[in-house]
Amino acid sequence: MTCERLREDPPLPIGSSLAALAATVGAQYRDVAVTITGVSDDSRSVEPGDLYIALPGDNVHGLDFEADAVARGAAAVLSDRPSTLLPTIIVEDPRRWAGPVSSEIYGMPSTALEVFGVTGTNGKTSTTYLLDAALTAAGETVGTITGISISGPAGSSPALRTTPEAAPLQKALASFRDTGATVAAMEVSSHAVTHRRVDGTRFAAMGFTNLARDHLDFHGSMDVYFAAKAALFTPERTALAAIGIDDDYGRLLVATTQVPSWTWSTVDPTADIFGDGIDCGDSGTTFTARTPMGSYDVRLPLLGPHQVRNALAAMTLLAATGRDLGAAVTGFESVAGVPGRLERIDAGQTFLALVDYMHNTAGQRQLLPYLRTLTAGRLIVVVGATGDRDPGKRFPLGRTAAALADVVIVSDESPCSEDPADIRAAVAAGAFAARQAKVVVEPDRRTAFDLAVGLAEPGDVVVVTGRGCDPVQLYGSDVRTFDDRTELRSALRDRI
Ligand SMILES: CC(=O)N[C@H]1[C@@H](OP(=O)(O)OP(=O)(O)OC[C@H]2O[C@@H](n3ccc(=O)[nH]c3=O)[C@H](O)[C@@H]2O)O[C@H](CO)[C@@H](O)[C@@H]1O[C@H](C)C(=O)N[C@@H](C)C(=O)N[C@H](CCC(=O)O)C(=O)O
Ligand SMILES: Nc1ncnc2c1ncn2[C@@H]1O[C@H](COP(=O)(O)OP(=O)(O)OP(=O)(O)O)[C@@H](O)[C@H]1O
Repeated sequence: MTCERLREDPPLPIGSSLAALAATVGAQYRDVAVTITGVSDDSRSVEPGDLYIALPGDNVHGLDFEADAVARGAAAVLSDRPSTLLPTIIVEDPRRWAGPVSSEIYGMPSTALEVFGVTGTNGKTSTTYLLDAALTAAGETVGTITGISISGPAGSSPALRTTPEAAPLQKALASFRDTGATVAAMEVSSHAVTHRRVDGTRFAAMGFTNLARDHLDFHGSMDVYFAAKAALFTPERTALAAIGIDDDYGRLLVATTQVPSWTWSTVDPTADIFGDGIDCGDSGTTFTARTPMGSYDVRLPLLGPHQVRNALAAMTLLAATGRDLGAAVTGFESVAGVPGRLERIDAGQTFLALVDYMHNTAGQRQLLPYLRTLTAGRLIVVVGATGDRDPGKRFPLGRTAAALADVVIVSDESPCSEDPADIRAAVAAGAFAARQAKVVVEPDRRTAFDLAVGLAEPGDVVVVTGRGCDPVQLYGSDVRTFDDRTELRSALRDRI
């Protein structure tokens, strides 16, 4: 394991003005007499008065859609080549400028808010939910940005991505600020770092949950993946850090970051915040958080040992920024659940049925042994893999599921542009290779649920994994409505 530096220019300072932009990067204005009132980096979301940031993509170029942007009222363009229709600021790398320019146009919202970032392979959404609950319990007005939704005082909208692109991110932060929020909690994916989506955002504190194999289709290697995460833990990005040291990458991060850091752990009592006496039941979890401010008995209405780690990550972020952990503990008790994360589906059945967004072996290794403790009977798992993502994950996903469960049903998730049979074959090969569980392959996801539910006996545990609360399956360009929670409930009702 090495600590690579991200081989890219550092983020530009917040407050780099549009006027300074030209001088700094030698940009050319084709015209100047325009008033900009907002920013968009997608023609389909342009509003009147916006600067349209036309990005060169892997598939198309934003300028391919300039007519659409003009029709929606774009006032000017920032791109790497001239627009034929609008005044253009030309820069070599528009992504490098998208964050700082968007931040400036919206009045540098991350300097008006206290922004908490949460990064890591697993646990970002859950930790952000826990932060929200804790801050709200302390009387603070919070905006949150997760892979599920963007939610602030003015309302909530479904998220398109874990971390929005730079322009919609700055717009969301500005909306939080303008509607009375004083603090924001957001997930920061490694894709967001590499695509410079969080350039232009100043964080009050950045939390690290863990790092495990994932997203190698995008990053290529674990070293590059870690470097993307580590690039968030620099003084230019964040004032403080809260780092989980239960894994090697967390320990490496603490050893190498220049940012003042607090640590948390469930195994190392020398961490600043230590989770002790963990008890995971089938309706909630308790533990004691030992902190420099005293010990706190925590009751989480969430299932699984991983949620202790996520709660510790949230508490450490709060402690680092000087907050009262008593209020945090009260807030945690009010968390009704995190959608699609070990979410119980109850339809009067005699066994436990759950939906969980586990989509890597690190998640399986945390959660499946815990689910095993909840049953004297059988653990039945529906597993698959998503298309257009690291194919190297598929065999291990099948093998780990079959090593830890009694019955494994391999089914489709979202094949995207790939042949679903290829994905199923790789997952099933892993499951058969484990030579442990009974393995069934059923392409149709709803039929797979019917099978799982039909096999379950009183006291068993059924968990359908991989999609969480995603509302659709993608088969090529065919978008099929399919929410695991709705379909599992329906399968349970049909059986009863
Ligand atoms: C690898 C990656 O992140 N790619 C993102 C990137 O794609 P790209 O550069 O190839 O863009 P493109 O599709 O060629 O389009 C070029 C430009 O034309 C614009 N456009 C395109 C069509 C149109 O009608 N109008 C228009 O303006 C696009 O907005 C874009 O700015 O820019 C696109 C537009 O901003 C994103 O949609 C796309 O994310 C794709 C959908 C994606 O799946 N990203 C995933 C991998 C991702 O980011 N995941 C992480 C979560 C990871 C985790 O689970 O932890 C995330 O933060 O969500
Ligand atoms: N601390 C953790 N350690 C290991 N696995 C976890 C942890 N927290 C969550 N998980 C697993 O990861 C899944 C996703 O959880 P969550 O949405 O909180 O993480 P995330 O980082 O936001 O994921 P993603 O970026 O893929 O949306 C959960 O359903 C669970 O299976």
